[in-house]
Amino acid sequence: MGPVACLTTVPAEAQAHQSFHANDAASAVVVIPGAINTDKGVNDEYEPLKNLLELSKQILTENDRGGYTIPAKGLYPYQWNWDSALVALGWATLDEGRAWQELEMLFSAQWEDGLVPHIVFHKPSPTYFPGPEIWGTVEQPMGTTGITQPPVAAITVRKLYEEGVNKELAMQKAKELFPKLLAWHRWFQTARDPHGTGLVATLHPWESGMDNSPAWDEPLHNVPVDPIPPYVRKDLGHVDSAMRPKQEEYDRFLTLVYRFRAVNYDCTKLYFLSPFRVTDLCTNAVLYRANLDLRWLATELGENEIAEEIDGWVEKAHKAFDTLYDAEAGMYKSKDQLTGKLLAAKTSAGFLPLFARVASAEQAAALAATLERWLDCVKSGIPSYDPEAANFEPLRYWRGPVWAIINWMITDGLRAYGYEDLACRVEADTYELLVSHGISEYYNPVTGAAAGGKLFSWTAAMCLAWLSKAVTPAC
Ligand SMILES: O=C(O)[C@@H](CO)O[C@H]1O[C@H](CO)[C@@H](O)[C@H](O)[C@@H]1O
Repeated sequence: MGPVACLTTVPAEAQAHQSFHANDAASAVVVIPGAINTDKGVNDEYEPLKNLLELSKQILTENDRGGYTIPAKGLYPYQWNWDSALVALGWATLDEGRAWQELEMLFSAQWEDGLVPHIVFHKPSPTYFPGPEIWGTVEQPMGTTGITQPPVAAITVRKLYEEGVNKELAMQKAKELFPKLLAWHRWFQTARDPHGTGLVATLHPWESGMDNSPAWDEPLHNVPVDPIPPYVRKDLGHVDSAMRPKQEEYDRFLTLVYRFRAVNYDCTKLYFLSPFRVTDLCTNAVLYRANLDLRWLATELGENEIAEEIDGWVEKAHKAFDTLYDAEAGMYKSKDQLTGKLLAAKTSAGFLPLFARVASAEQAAALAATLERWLDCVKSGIPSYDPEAANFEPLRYWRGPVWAIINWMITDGLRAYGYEDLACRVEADTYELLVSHGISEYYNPVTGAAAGGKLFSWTAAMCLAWLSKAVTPAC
């Protein structure tokens, strides 16, 4: 949608009356303050939104595997880490108990050293590669991978705790989850920042969540391909290869897995032996924000010493973030820890310091200007990679397509820094994509077409938890 798109956001006073249950589990009537006459039900003009919300609810219900939600049938048949933390926000609008359960299931697979794995293989499935037999994390209580993902969970716990209607349940669940979250965040400080730089390392592109980001081209190219056992990719049986990572990337993804497996995923060794080690903006921005939210929870729960411990992490990270800022480009960039160089690629992760609240006012202004330029280049934003770059690929996964979850994070950040119009513009684009093209894994920013997996859980969750509350159709 172009720059003239205008969305009505929920007025603050209406927000105060807004129930966390935007959608009653028993009916499809949606409460959208400022958008809906609640006496008369949903206005006709909001029919598309009503339909989207009904579809979103169906998607979560159909992807529910009994306490955890798979991202999409066939393509991703297990529980993914940051998917689940985001999907819980969607569940919270339907059933708060189910939202908490999503997180409990994820943390039931936490390792003794604190790691929360990137995939939990609760039940066998023949439709995904690499599955538990390749990862071979045998000594764990259940099958999991041996790497992690951006730690969204503490952000979700704070939201469920603060906005949940069932306060007793929220207090009980937050208390139970708090030590587990803390153990994971401590694991990041030790296992992934042993030299105490303030920023944590990401050792596999799968850990970043943005698997084939152009930011990883250089560091991944430096990973030598080992003589690994032959394998058959299953993703290409579900999705067109033009939308997926390339074979040379998969060979390196697998090489890293086999190298990590050879030392039994011992986190004290992995940091030093991995031939891929980057300071990923997405992981560090999400961790920074998650630490702010964990600190908030610590205070709520009377854990003052822990709050001080977290203050120490945040203070150090705050200073270190400046080393990732490229003033000339008006962007943050990830860094290759093995060469010490900032990675040239400008990706949507570069805007996430806004979500973290770690950018200064001046840096935020530069990011907003960069984002505006990007949005002017495409039909629908936010592209995951600089649309002016020569190797921008609007269809290929994290090398161009729009992702609703990233739009949510960046919008949240824009609003916190006072860029309301830009936040509305991103919301309008996201809403338009979902209404016109359905609930998919990602979208082509040039044409708007849906791409990747269909009926996708985290996109449905964003619809329920974010778009339903924030926007009405373009005016
Ligand atoms: O392509 C894959 O096989 C998986 C590996 O983890 O990653 C994608 O899919 C996962 C499930 O939606 C996401 O968590 C990742 O961020 C990424 O988009």
